[in-house]
Amino acid sequence: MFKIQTLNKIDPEGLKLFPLSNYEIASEIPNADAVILRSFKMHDMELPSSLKAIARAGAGVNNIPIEKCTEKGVVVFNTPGANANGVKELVIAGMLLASRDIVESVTWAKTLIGKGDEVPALIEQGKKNFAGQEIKGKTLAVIGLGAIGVLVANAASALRMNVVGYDPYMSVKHALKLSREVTWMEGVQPLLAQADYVTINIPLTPETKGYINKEKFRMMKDGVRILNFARGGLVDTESLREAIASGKVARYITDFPDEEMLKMDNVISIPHLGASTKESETNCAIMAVEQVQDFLENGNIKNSVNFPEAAMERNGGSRILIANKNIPNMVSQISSVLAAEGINIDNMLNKKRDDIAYNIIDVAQKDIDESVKTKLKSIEGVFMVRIIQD
Ligand SMILES: NC(=O)C1=CN([C@@H]2O[C@H](COP(=O)(O)OP(=O)(O)OC[C@H]3O[C@@H](n4cnc5c(N)ncnc54)[C@H](O)[C@@H]3O)[C@@H](O)[C@H]2O)C=CC1
Ligand SMILES: O=C(O)CCC(=O)C(=O)O
Repeated sequence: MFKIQTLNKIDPEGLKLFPLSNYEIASEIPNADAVILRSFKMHDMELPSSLKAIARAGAGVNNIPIEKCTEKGVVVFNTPGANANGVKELVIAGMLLASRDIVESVTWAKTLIGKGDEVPALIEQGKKNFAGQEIKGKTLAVIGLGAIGVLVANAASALRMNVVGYDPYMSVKHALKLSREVTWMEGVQPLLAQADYVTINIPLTPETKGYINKEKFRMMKDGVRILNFARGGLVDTESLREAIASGKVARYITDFPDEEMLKMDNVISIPHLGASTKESETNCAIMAVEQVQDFLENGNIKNSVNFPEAAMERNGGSRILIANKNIPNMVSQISSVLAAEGINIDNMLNKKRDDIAYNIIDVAQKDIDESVKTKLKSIEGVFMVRIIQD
């Protein structure tokens, strides 16, 4: 029986894929084998020694202590692209909110309640205070051309915007999806210098914290509109405050408001709704559940942010999973332990990512003694061993 702990509400369309005969799912559960979560912050949480996997039903993993997980041999998954369309649609909505005075005008219209027959005339008189601008023909700078950035860039281009994009680490997969109408730029300075709108769609990491800062604002035109549907920490609050006060920034639309933002003029605060659509929640939950199930039952890894991709067909017998430091002589030490135990390797996969290596080893033997696990674990550099017996 595998135990799954959910730290946020996960769409039932996904959770129901776990066969209940073999899985127990609860928000409070001791000795969980896997955790599935959305935005819950795990940094202060004790990781039980039973924990094998964490799946982020979403893209951003800044709420998970990745390094600590890797050290403990816990595989962390996310669900790339599964909520990208939901976010794209809200970014486009954000761009329109930044262009037309929709939020304030709607609030003002409500103040006319009680004016009876005068309302239509008052509406016509008052509308002059809320004139805006159109997005067609304006320049949108997209920083980060991943799952979301590419969809935003293509949609904005279809709305007849001039779109420029910047992503020095862009994957081939995403490059192939980018519209030819979008201009890919090598440097951030020329991109920001021409932008009427800037959308940031990059992960929050120690390197990208405060990415939009005084220096970046200096590169931008006066009256620029900034869209942040990625993470609050990507924009330096003090620099933003100054940029709004000086008129550099006409509007800041954020999915990640804090107390400061709520008080600032010309900021439109949205309560982290980017991925809050039925479609995105279902897509993320299904992907997270499928990945966790395949890992718990077969040791296969797809869409991990800390372990290499690794998948091998099962052919009966037992499967031994080993994670070790990516240093020389590990495979031969592992094989020696198995040979000394009289265990013959049928099939083996050894995949590497940065400082770690992950091995899937299939053997014919059905019952492997716990002592084998102990011996494998005692090899210096090995930090995770699991044996799956059918
Ligand atoms: N508001 C919401 O509800 C949601 C927010 N997000 C946020 O959006 C971020 C992006 O999501 P996806 O597009 O799905 O991820 P992704 O991983 O597909 O794309 C991120 C892109 O950013 C690029 N990048 C990284 N550092 C960069 C830098 N310094 N300059 C330029 N490009 C850089 C990467 O090369 C990659 O192409 C997530 O990390 C998450 O923080 C994601 C989903 C929902
Ligand atoms: O699950 C959510 O609502 C948040 C989605 C998100 O921020 C992400 O996927 O990075």
